[in-house]
Amino acid sequence: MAVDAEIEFPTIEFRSSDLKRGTEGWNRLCKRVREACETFGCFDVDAFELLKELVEVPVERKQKNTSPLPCHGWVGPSEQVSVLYEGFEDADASNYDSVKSFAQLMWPNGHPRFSDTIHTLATQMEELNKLIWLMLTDSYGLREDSLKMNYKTLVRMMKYLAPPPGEYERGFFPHTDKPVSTLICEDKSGLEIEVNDGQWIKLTNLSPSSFVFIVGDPLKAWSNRRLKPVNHRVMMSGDKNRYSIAAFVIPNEGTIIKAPKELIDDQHPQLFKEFDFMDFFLYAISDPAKHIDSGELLHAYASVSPLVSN
Ligand SMILES: O=C(O)CCC(=O)C(=O)O
Ligand SMILES: [Fe+2]
Repeated sequence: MAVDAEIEFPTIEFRSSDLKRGTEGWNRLCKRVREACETFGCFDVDAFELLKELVEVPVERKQKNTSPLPCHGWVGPSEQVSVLYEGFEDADASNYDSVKSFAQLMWPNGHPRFSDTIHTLATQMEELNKLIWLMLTDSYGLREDSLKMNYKTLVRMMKYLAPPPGEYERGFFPHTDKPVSTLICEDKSGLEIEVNDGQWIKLTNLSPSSFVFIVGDPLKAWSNRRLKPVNHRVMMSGDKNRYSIAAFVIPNEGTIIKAPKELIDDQHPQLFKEFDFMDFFLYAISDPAKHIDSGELLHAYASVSPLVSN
C-alpha cells in the first residue's frame, strides 16, 4: 500500500501544566489523546525532536551547562568519552525551575516547549523508577521503605554522531552506572549490554517510547549482591545520528546505602559495608581514569572482604 504523506501522525505534547486532573488543560489534553486513540490507535510524545534543536545551539551557550560535580555538565566530543559523543545535563530535571533555567541558558528567551517536555519526561521517568523500586522491594518481601530515599533525577540528553561509513565505533565506553539506577530511552539502537564475560548484545528494536532500566552499583550493595549492575556501552554503526535521554537517581547528600537486615543471613553474609552515597559517587567520578569501570570500584570502596569478586 502506498504511503500517504498527506496524513499527519499525531504528536501530543504532555505539558506539565496540563497534567493536573480537572484543569482546562487536562480536559483539552484528554480530548486530544482520545481523538488520537480513536483515529490512529496510537500517538507519539516526541522529546528527541527537541534534542535535535538543543545540539544546534552555539557552543558558547553549551559551555554554560556546568556542574559542581567533576566531569559533569556539557561534555563535548573528546577522546576520553568518544569523538562521536555530546551530552547535556540537568541535575534536577523533575523540578520545573531547574529545567527552565537550563533552557534559559541554552536559549536566551527560554523555550517553554522544551522545558515542559523534558520536565514531564523526567517526572514520568522518576515515577517509573519508583514503581520499579517498589516491585523490587515487594518481590523480596521487604517493606516499601527498605528502598526509599530522597533523590534528584539527573537527566542527561545525548547525541552520538553516525560513524564514518561502514565503521562500528565506540559512542560510550563500557561501564557500570554509579547512580543508584538509571532509565534510558533512545531513538535508535546503539546501547549494548555485556551478558557473559566479554559477550555483548545490542538492545535492538526498542521503541523510542520504551525505557531500559539499569541497575547501578549502589543497588548491588543494597541488595547484598542479588541485583546485578549491568556493564553497558554504546556502539555506533549505520548512517544515522543517535539521540538518547538518561534519567539517573542521585540521592541527596547524607544518604546511606545499606542492605536491609532481611537480606543478610548465614547463607547471605553481609558483603558490603554501609556507605555514604555521595562519598562513593565522588570517589568514582572524580578521576576520569576511573570512569571505565565494570564494578571494581564498588568492591574496592565498600567490600567487607577483599576476596569478594564481581
Ligand atoms: O546513551 C546511552 O544510551 C547510554 C549512556 C550511559 O550509559 C551513561 O550516560 O551512563
Ligand atoms: Fe551508563
